[in-house]
Amino acid sequence: MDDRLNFIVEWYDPHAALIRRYQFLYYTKDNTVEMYDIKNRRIFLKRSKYDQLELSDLHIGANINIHSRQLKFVDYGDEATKKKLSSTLEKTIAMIKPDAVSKVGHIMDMIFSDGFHMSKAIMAQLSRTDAQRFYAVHQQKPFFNELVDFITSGKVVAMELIGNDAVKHWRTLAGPTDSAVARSEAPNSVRARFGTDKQTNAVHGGDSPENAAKELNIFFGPQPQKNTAKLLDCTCCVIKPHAVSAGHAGKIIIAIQDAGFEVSALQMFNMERANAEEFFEVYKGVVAEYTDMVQELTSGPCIALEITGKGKQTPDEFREFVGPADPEIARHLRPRTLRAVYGQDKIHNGVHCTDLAEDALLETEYFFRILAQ
Ligand SMILES: Nc1ncnc2c1ncn2[C@@H]1O[C@H](COP(=O)(O)OP(=O)(O)OP(=O)(O)O)[C@@H](O)[C@H]1O
Repeated sequence: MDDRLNFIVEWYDPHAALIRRYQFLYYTKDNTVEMYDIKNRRIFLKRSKYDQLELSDLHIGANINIHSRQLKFVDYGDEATKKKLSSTLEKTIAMIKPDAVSKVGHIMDMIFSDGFHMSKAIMAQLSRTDAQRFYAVHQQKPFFNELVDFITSGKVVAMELIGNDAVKHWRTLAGPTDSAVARSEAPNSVRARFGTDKQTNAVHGGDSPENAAKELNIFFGPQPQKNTAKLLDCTCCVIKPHAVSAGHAGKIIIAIQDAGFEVSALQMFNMERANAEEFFEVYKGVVAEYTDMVQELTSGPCIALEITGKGKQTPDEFREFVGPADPEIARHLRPRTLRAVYGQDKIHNGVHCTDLAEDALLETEYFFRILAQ
């Protein structure tokens, strides 16, 4: 049974208003899952195929939607699973510094292309106090104050990355500290492409799993950073789970920025079914695909973007840019639109964007104020 991974997961049952615990078994050979109700000692989900799941999705702290239930992976279910996964998978922090936030699409694309799994992401503006905590190890260095000035000079994007040997892997992709050295020694690294010098060097990486955990805690811990949504002359774009898991998020953001829009806030979410239903409520009874749309939006992490940059015209211009809801039609009529390029069908159409200009603020608030709380 060495192909069976065993976890303890929790699910918040909204009807009973209590947290239920299950044993979650994942069989890697045939992509099947099985769940066992720990308290009532009975099978909860018979072993069945679940092809959307990948090994890299399974880690402690993950939120995964299985049949519309959002499961939180709280522990390993046995020693063998613990040994197997904790020796291979590692978490790290990647942070895009203020000088390279305008390149967020390109950097995310490099991250996805290199095989990382992204489990959390937020665009934030660090306060001086948090920046000092973040760089506490450099407190005695002569460049400490300058570094804090730099890191608080604009927005940053923090990401939790998971992968084999993730700490070392991300530091290699980031490249040498000095961007000039990076350009001569590691020309394909992030710092070679987007850094300027020793300090203004595009990205940060945790230097050990322990420090990465501390730094991640500053962004995603019990007192998480706030997102940077302006909620003014904006519209809402959601990179759907299928597009995130296919690794298209970076390319989609590049296309959005190249078209002259600004990504003024960004945050990754794991949608609960009730939230997805509420968000898509206007389509209920109107669009035949409503139920499938809800199902898709809860099938994995999505990335919400606040789009600005075209003043009051932002919602209308962005909707034009995204293209018709059906990618088949989009490919026919407007082949350069986002949905023509990244959509598969009406459900898996790459991105959601606000349809009516008057709903744009409400939808942006739904993600960046209500869900973000
Ligand atoms: N001599 C310096 N002058 C100015 N800034 C510096 C200098 N050395 C390092 N820094 C800044 O401090 C950050 C942390 O320095 P460190 O030596 O830990 O580099 P690193 O581990 O490659 O980078 P990071 O920790 O950001 O991933 C650097 O990324 C850079 O922004």
